[in-house]
Amino acid sequence: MSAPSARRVAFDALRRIDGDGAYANIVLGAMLDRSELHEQDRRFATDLVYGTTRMRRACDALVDRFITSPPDDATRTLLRLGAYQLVFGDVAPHAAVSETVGLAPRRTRGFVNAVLRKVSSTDMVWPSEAARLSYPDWIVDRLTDELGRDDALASLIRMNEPATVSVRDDGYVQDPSSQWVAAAVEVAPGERVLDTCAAPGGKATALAGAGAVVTAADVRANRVSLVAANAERLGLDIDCVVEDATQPSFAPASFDAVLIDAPCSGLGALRRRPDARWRLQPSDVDDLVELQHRILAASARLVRPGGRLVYSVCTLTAAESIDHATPDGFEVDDRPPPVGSWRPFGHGWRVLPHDADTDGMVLVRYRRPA
Ligand SMILES: C[S@@+](CC[C@H](N)C(=O)[O-])C[C@H]1O[C@@H](n2cnc3c(N)ncnc32)[C@H](O)[C@@H]1O
Repeated sequence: MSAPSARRVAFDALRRIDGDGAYANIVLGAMLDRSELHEQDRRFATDLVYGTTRMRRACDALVDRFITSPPDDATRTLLRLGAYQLVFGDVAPHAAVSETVGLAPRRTRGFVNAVLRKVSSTDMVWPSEAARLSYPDWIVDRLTDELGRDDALASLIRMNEPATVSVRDDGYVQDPSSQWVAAAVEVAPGERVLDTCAAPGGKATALAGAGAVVTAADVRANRVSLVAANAERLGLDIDCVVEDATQPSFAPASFDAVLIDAPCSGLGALRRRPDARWRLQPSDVDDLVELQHRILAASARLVRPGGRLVYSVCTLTAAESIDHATPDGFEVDDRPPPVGSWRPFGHGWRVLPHDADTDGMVLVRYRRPA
């Protein structure tokens, strides 16, 4: 039997993502590792899986014009894969159609072929902006309310493209906006710094690399081991602990600075997780706001008088950032952060995905008067 093609691997991964709710990065990574695909084909399969997943709603809209009753799940996935290649992928139409039809079982081949040929040859009139950009309505509505139409559209369009890879001087791959957050802690060598939500350790390693004595905590033990592995790889000495940031066991006022890189909806980093937009629900944001509030209040107690509390989220909304009350006994530090393309945002700072080709992020800095 011959080795599976890039399209076959992509189709199998998409079946797991569409049908079983598997996480795109996890399922594809495992399938690529098992495959014998060469680098170029691995990149092609990755583009097919991530692109088709991101553009799922748009692909369905393209296809649904030409079908009268819902196809079975496997055929639906195949039509999405074909439509993605035809309209969004950099694939010649004849290859997109014939190679995708080649993945169909004999009984549906004619149907898939007919639908994809029509998709290829018929101009599209999009039923809505959300369908064209391939997001759930609520995400488009929320970002439009928060950012205004122009910035919302630019952000949504940018988050339909793969993230650019950015590598720090020490070799750690980290988005620039995350590097700017770490820089905004403004650590001095020897300072005791707690990173309350540290895994996989991007910011903790940046802080340790800048000379701070870092404690990296995270509630999930398996993710704490990622921080430890990253620290070891970079030759950094970081104290890694499993700890729930809503109930920290550290002594009050025991850190010079505390960073809360809070669990959030990730609405500013959707380009990294192609399936996230289809998983997230509006109620998730409400749950996260509650969790963030508890983490903020509990972590603030760990900052010594004269110390700093830095809060960040890779989302764009006020509810998960500047709407949180300033913790008791703290004041806002409204100095511009030392580096980054931040825009003022209430008493904090925000970068939108299209401002500097980074993840979207919000940063708020507080200080505890001495
Ligand atoms: C945005 S990620 C952190 C990214 C990390 N700071 C970095 O730069 O690599 C948020 C983290 O918060 C953790 N988390 C969620 N709830 C938590 C809690 N109650 N206490 C501590 N960590 C929590 C998650 O496991 C996740 O690793």
